[in-house]
Amino acid sequence: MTDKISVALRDVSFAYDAGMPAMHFDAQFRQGVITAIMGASGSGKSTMLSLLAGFEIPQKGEIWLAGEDNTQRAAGDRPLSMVFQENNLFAHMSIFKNVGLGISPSLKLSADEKEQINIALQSVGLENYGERLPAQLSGGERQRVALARVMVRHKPILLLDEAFASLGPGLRREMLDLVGTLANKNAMTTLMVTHSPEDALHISEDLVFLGPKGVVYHGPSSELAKTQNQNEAVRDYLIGRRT
Ligand SMILES: Nc1ncnc2c1ncn2[C@@H]1O[C@H](COP(=O)(O)OP(=O)(O)OP(=O)(O)O)[C@@H](O)[C@H]1O
Repeated sequence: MTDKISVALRDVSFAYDAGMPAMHFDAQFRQGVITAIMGASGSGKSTMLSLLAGFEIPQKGEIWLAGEDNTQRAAGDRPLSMVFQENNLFAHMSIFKNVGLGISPSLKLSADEKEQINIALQSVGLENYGERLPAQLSGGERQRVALARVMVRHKPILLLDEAFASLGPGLRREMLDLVGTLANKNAMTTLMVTHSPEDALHISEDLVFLGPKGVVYHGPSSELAKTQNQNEAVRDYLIGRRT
């Protein structure tokens, strides 16, 4: 993997309300690498992804994506796909259309694009599910549909916000492997918020660990498995002492 930077929050300050203390983020993410984002509850993991996705705008600092300053760019125009824990799909639309929305919001799809959707559904094992509604799928299947949509979008960056947290361990592992394959095949820079050290160790090369004042560790994910000289914040988190 290269050390080329694909995603960066440069000296970013953000507060949801004027009266609240600002959160600070300064981090760079390597292109084509899967990075786990961890930290205590409330440390700002989801906020970091929201700033990258453009759902929130920093009061100070810059957001860089795929080599360009995206700080003022609208969320829909940013070069990324995002998958949440749930509610990734429109309940009243078929699975086929839900994937199609990743290509065209108006669902005006060419024959070639329809073929792409079928291929994506096939590669997540849902080739016969296109006509169903999201409610007719299991939770794991719905997340597969969300990944099929990521595939047809062909964006260079993928953000996962606890995307598989509600799934059982076996299924979670399967989904992580699917993400790993997808990210490697397309050299996607992937940022994955997770509370699970096992998931982070399974799939990510890098780890960003957030403390109350921003990033307190950024390095190999193997830090999570260290038995000696482990980063203090990481160690406290792992032994359940919320910092
Ligand atoms: N929409 C919002 N309005 C006001 N404050 C918010 C909002 N969303 C989050 N916060 C606050 O911002 C801080 C960071 O929240 P965030 O959801 O980013 O943390 P997190 O690390 O993802 O937490 P968790 O692991 O519990 O999901 C918290 O103090 C939270 O209460």
